[in-house]
Amino acid sequence: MKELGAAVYVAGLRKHYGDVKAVDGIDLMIAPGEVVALLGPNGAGKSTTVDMLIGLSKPDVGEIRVFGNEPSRAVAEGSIGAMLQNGTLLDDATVGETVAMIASLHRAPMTVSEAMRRAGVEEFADRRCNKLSGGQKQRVRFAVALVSNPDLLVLDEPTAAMDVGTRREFWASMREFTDAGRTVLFATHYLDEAEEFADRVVLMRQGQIVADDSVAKVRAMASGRTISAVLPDVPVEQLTQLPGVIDVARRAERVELVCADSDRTLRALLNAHPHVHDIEISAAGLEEAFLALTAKENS
Ligand SMILES: Nc1ncnc2c1ncn2[C@@H]1O[C@H](COP(=O)(O)OP(=O)(O)OP(=O)(O)O)[C@@H](O)[C@H]1O
Repeated sequence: MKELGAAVYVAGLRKHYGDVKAVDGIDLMIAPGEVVALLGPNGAGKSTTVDMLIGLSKPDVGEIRVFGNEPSRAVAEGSIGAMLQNGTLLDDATVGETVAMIASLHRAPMTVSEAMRRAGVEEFADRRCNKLSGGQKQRVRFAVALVSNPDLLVLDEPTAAMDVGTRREFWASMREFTDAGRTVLFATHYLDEAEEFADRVVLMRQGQIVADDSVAKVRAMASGRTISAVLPDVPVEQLTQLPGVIDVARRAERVELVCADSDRTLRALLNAHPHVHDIEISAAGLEEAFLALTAKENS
């Protein structure tokens, strides 16, 4: 079966908290070796999804497989490494002791020194975790996630507390990890970060996946416009060929064209189909979400 070969297979996943539809029916398949950004504004459902993927909470409904296994099994086998936003670190243990302790729980760990080197924590290996800055703690969490030598890394806003330099080092280290063919899923607010690092963007809003595509395509959708018009007799495939068009949907007599360049598309549309009428142009539906998403980082 297809899902057996997938790094991540999610079908019909749902998690509600009372009236809050934190995750509301998502399907997702990630192939081994893919680097996927889970993008969305505050409260979109990213953390809830990540928690279920790594077995920290159970879905109300739906199926999750990680390399063909239940999440808890994949975690126990060391095939998932996770880095959570506020993952607890033992205050009184040093960084080196913390990483070594986690390594001892796994069957085929990376060496402690290798994990510490990759995460850039060697220079404060002897410091206690409660004496670290927010960004340093994040790097220790990264070392902890790496040391099990996982095939899949799941990261929830990994760079949230990092300054620009640390962030750059972090992504360089991640690249070392993905160049070896490992799979990564990371949640972020930042389209820029997704663009630089991910192969693919899964955009969530209000518990649902509203886009799942290459970064370039999602960016175009976010900044583009939608042309809606009455055009009953032209096949969708033909409209997709018009210049500046990213996507086309038909609802009865009306077609909706998501455009990267609506001026160009409109000229071509009128030229090719002069009988088109009742034309409306609007900002693409994702724009609102992206206002939050693309909010510039402070740094
Ligand atoms: N344990 C919980 N009890 C009640 N509501 C919850 C719980 N966990 C999450 N929620 C709600 O579910 C929704 C989705 O939250 P989630 O943390 O998954 O979003 P997110 O996309 O990770 O947001 P952020 O970017 O702010 O971390 C939010 O409305 C949140 O308040």
